[in-house]
Amino acid sequence: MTRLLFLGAGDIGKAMISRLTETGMAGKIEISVCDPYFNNTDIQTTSEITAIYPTLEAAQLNGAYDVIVIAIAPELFGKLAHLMKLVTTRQSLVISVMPGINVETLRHNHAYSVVRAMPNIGAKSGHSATGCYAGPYVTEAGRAIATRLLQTIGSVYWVKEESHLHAVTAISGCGPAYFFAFTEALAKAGISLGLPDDLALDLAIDTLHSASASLHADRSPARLRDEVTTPRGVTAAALKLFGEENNLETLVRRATKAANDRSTDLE
Ligand SMILES: NC(=O)C1=CN([C@@H]2O[C@H](COP(=O)(O)OP(=O)(O)OC[C@H]3O[C@@H](n4cnc5c(N)ncnc54)[C@H](O)[C@@H]3O)[C@@H](O)[C@H]2O)C=CC1
Ligand SMILES: O=C(O)[C@@H]1CCC=N1
Repeated sequence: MTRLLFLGAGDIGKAMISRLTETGMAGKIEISVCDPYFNNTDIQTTSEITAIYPTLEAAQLNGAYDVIVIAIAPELFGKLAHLMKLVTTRQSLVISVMPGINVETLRHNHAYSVVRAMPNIGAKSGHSATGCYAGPYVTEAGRAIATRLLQTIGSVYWVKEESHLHAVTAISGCGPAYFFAFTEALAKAGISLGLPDDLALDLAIDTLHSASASLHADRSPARLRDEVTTPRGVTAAALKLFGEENNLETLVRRATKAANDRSTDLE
């Protein structure tokens, strides 16, 4: 049985634990958690969790682990890096979902191999788009384990360059927040046009769902946009403003560049 330790089980860690349970994979894995503030809100069942430890020193009492998922804030890793040796062997695979912290820093001269993964909050419902990078000592078996674990939370894409993870973070890691912000803005716009608050929010949310469903069926956003846009019609009047002086594209490019740069700063 694979022994799996979550170092940090907040939103992302708990989403992964829930999906391992829901997909039946948890039955083949012994799951432990190391998190001094672990709480079971947002998690369907804790019955699949064998043990919860407040520190890595306590977690080592259970021996070493085959896989360690690091899902803590990146700023915390520096304080814990030297303790990773307590819970790993040279056969261990470390999967980090922290932005910025690179493979070399993650290895901290320890012998384990490292996969970096950048999921998104869609993990909660099994709809994450996760970008991954395999460090230098990751075996085919290690890659396969990481793929199987991460596929429980959604789609998995491997990148060849570690530096591409900054862009992955800026596009898909943070991406759900952009669509949430747009949905909020659309609802507020509906209110300003006279709709009741609840109706404006319901319409904005259901429209995001319908656009997402259309994109699943036909992965061509430009073609779908054309389909909605009757020549000289109503949509065209709105899209003209998105397009003027490249407004929307420029804004999205600047915003994702800021996210990319922030991720680079964390290195
Ligand atoms: N929330 C998101 O959408 C995404 C988050 N990430 C990354 O995943 C990581 C975790 O993010 P979230 O789950 O959202 O954060 P979170 O704040 O919900 O969870 C972090 C967990 O770390 C625990 N923790 C604090 N000190 C600890 C310690 N000394 N030892 C062990 N655990 C400790 C906290 O109690 C908490 O449960 C971060 O690096 C974040 O950047 C990556 C992709 C998406
Ligand atoms: O905001 C953050 O730093 C993390 C990384 C991607 C999504 N949330």
